Amino acid sequence: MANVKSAGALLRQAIKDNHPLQLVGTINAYTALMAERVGHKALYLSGAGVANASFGLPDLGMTSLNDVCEDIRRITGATELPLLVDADTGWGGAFNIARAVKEMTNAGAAGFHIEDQVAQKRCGHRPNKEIVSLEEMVDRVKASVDARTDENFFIMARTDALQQQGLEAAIERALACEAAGADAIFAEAVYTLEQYQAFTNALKVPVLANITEFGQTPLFNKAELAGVGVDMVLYPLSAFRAMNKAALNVYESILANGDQKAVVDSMQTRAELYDFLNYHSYEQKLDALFATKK
Ligand SMILES: C[C@](O)(C(=O)O)[C@H](CC(=O)O)C(=O)O
Ligand SMILES: [Mg+2]
Repeated sequence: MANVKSAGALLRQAIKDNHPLQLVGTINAYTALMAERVGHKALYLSGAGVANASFGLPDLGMTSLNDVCEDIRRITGATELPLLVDADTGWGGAFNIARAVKEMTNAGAAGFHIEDQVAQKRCGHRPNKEIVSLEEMVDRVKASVDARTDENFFIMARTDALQQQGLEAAIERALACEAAGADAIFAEAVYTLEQYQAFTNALKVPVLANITEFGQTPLFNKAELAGVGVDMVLYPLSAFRAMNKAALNVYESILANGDQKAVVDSMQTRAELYDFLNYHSYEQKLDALFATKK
């Protein structure tokens, strides 16, 4: 096993090799297989995604560390790509945060992001967010850094401060997190390319842009973001939103028409489904096994 790189080391390498690195949200193991197959280099497990998809809950800090770890294990069990995970506010104080680092590392995550919202958190693109003090956020980052069991586990500090406190304060926080040992900064709910530029000018560590749909941030292209020094671009729920709309259409159509003929063309075929699963290689093994027994 000596040559096997840890997930964290793979993520660090992917950031070095891709300018910027695109991270796509994969709501489950199967979508992770598809993202890997089409050529993505890094995956993301969204906190909103775990809450919405796995539990039918809103993204308001109601899911536990174990809930998230279960989804991490399912995804990392199916793919080789590094997975960045949303740790929300870290589930409590320094001990809870340390436990999150350890458990997520054991579950196969490459790293996490921890944010400066209060425990009663909201989606970063919603109004009326509340944030903790700069000192408390720095403590969250220090607790994360100190708890590493794999030196390459990637610790990203997310600041939600822009909405309430403005650009200067958000950058001050980002700098304090960098000084506390954060490997990267997640600049949340940024409005303009100029603001990203201000973050990247101020910081030495990589900066992530969250390009989530129907939020505060325009859907900037990766080239525009690279142009202002952004190192990582996140698409946390893009595929999930598309899947949801497709599923709704199918449910409605079956109800309205009494069969699914009108929507079959919108479906992945059985052959396509099996292709991403390498289904036939399994079946061949099974056939070979039974053949030898005859
Ligand atoms: C990135 C995020 O934290 C997530 O949980 O995926 C969300 C995404 C969203 O709600 O669009 C966030 O930006 O808060
Ligand atoms: Mg989240």
